[in-house]
Amino acid sequence: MRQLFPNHHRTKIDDPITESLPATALVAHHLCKSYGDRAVVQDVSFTLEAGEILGFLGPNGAGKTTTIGMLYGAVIPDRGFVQLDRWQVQTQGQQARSRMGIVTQEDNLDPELTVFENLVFFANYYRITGQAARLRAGELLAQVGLQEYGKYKPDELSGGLKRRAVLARALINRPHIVFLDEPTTGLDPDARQEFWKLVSQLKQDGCGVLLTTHYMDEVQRLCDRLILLQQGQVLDQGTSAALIERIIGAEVVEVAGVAESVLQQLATQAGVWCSPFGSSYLLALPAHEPDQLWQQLGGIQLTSLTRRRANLEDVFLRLTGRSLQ
Ligand SMILES: Nc1ncnc2c1ncn2[C@@H]1O[C@H](COP(=O)(O)OP(=O)(O)OP(=O)(O)O)[C@@H](O)[C@H]1O
Repeated sequence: MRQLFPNHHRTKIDDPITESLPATALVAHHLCKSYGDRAVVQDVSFTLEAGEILGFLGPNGAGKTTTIGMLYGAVIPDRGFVQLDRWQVQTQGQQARSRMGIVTQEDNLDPELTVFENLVFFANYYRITGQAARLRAGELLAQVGLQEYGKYKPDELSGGLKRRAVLARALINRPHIVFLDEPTTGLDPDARQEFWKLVSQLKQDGCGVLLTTHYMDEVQRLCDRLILLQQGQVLDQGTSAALIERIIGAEVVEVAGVAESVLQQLATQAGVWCSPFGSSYLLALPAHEPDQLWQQLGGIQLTSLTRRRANLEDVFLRLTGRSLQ
């Protein structure tokens, strides 16, 4: 695949100083937002590095979209601020936004314009006009594999192609940071994989990506680091592997056909975690001494028992009591 940012380091026409992408591209400082008396984002701070894909995970209503809105200046924080490169989003919004690309949850292309016209029109916001805008639009359509589709109206495209068109539009200004808010929700597996390739390419090109998703496979495949949100607060953060190791351990056992009280008792004895899981129960084994638990399970009548590696869904369940999906 060709580079999405072939001239990334040399095309920042209005950038007075920076000649290459800084290592820390975005910093969120103590963001807070309430609606009425409801605090939906509470003291959220984090950094996003250049070339990093940061997963922003949380159950519905955790405050992910509100936080992203504050990152790009659409939502005004009650407290805190966001710095992008050397600009502060809340006071230097125009400069900061000129370095961002945004893919919202909705496919908000203009339905009256063709895909190509959508891109050209959007380029005008960044003062890319005339032939330069048409060239940029054509270049991006080729890079996201939509060169055949520029003449179509958005509603004539499949969901996956439309999402690629929205991504192409978000890249028109060669952003340093791209926000992807549930970009593949509702897409079929092939379309999601195609989209993932484009996101990986962004990373390779040195772009920082903030991704929200409810898909575990997307997280595992793409994210370098995760921030887990619940009720507007950061519950935990780290790499996927580190979170799994620290919060669950190496393995879990799914068991069915045994009274919960027995399992709870077992979990206490063995120092492990036990949680209802559909019609079964999950038991997290301590990383270093699973054999003791196996011996104890051997003495209990079960209808089924499956031993598997712990995953992020287990982390989520343990921290929030809810499934990521
Ligand atoms: N403009 C608003 N006015 C009032 N309440 C709002 C507003 N925007 C968001 N909320 C509330 O803030 C909370 C957080 O919403 P937000 O959309 O940020 O969550 P989310 O984590 O992105 O959820 P989802 O995964 O469903 O997209 C929700 O309870 C939502 O109803």
